[in-house]
Amino acid sequence: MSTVHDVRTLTDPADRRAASDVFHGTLHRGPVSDEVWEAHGQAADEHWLGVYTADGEIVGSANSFPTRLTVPGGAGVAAAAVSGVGVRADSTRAGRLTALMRAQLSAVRDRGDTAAVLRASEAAIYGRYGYGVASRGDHVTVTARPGWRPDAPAAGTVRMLDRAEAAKVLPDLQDRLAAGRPGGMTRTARWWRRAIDPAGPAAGEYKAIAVHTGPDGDDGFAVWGVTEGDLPGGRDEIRIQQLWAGSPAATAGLWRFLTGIDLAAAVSAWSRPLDEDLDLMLTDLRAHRVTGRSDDLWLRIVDVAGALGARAWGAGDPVVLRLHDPLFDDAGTWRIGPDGVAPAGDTLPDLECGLESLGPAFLGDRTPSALARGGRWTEHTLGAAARADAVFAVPGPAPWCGTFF
Ligand SMILES: CC(=O)SCCNC(=O)CCNC(=O)[C@H](O)C(C)(C)COP(=O)(O)OP(=O)(O)OC[C@H]1O[C@@H](n2cnc3c(N)ncnc32)[C@H](O)[C@@H]1OP(=O)(O)O
Repeated sequence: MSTVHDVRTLTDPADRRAASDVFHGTLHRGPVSDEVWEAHGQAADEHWLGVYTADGEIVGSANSFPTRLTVPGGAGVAAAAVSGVGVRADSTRAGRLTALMRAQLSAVRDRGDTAAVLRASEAAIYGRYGYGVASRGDHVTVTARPGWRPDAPAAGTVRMLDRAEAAKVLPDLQDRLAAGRPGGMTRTARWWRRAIDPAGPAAGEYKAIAVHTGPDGDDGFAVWGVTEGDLPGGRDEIRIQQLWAGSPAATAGLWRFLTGIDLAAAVSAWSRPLDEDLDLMLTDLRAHRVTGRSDDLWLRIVDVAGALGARAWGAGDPVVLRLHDPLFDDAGTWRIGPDGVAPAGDTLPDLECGLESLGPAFLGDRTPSALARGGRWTEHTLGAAARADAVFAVPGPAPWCGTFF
């Protein structure tokens, strides 16, 4: 018999603060200070949930902020960016997260959002709620001052900004750049305050910011800190926190700038788009090392018709895809082709999968054939996965979120 948990929507800042304290505890962190909470703790446009014991004590939390997520073809859909998920260690494995997820996704659906997205602390948690990895990122290290090939793209200049200037320039620039890549998402004012406000949570931290300007204006930016080396002078490692570039020249320009900064041995980044292709621009391609790869954005489609209808589709014969929702009702059977998407009623499907396995193909990170080979999609009609590959393929950048939340 499943337990009914007391999940409440939190609007009072004091309740939200209690939820925030619980969440930080689940990350093995203490509560934030009064000052940080007042300046950065929460915002009115967010949706917060808490799960309570029978004694009225909060033991779990989940929240989300509104965003627009770019899908293949360039459209943006309304999505809930989920964060702050945690259940206190003495209350786990009793179904509280499931109760929070059910309440949160119901609210997302009632608000009319198309999807929910998140960055997962652990890969085993969210598939059961219909989330799947929709983009991945490479961990990259580039040796300082690599040789650049003479034909590497180069057009533009780089200027450094202080945090106050950056607060004016970066939000619009990032919105524009994120609209050009599937998986890109808009950020809220609170997100930016937390990331770069001189008095924000990262106040004492070294953080530097630069913008790239190309022939048509600002077209990229980077935010970085350093890992200090043992010896003064020459052994620091520049750690990219954010790097968005709207063209290959902006990518090359920003990396060229960062790898040319004095007193640094290397430049590293934790998650770069899989199509950055920086190695192609270097005389010694081994100066660029991919040291790992990890999941980037997790996507959970909530409004199937809205999501499939917003995305562009490639050429090829249509396929009939049956979808299962692991949490809610049936997600329907859909005819998908170059002319768009329509409900397919009781038509026998060519292919079948759970929503958690649609996400990887939806943004273009994986092909239907790869998902079928991995056992994630079932192919009922011979050759249907290959047909779906053509329909799901849309020219454009590889999916990548580039925002941590
Ligand atoms: C978007 C973000 O904020 S990511 C941050 C997520 N938070 C954290 O990682 C903080 C530390 N962890 C926690 O707070 C908790 O362990 C949570 C939130 C991950 C899980 O909360 P719980 O209340 O224990 O989850 P719940 O009891 O509802 O579990 C549901 C199912 O998921 C499984 N599950 C839950 N957490 C995990 C996990 N970390 N690894 C593997 N399985 C898990 C449970 O075993 C259960 O499986 P079952 O249905 O087959 O029995």
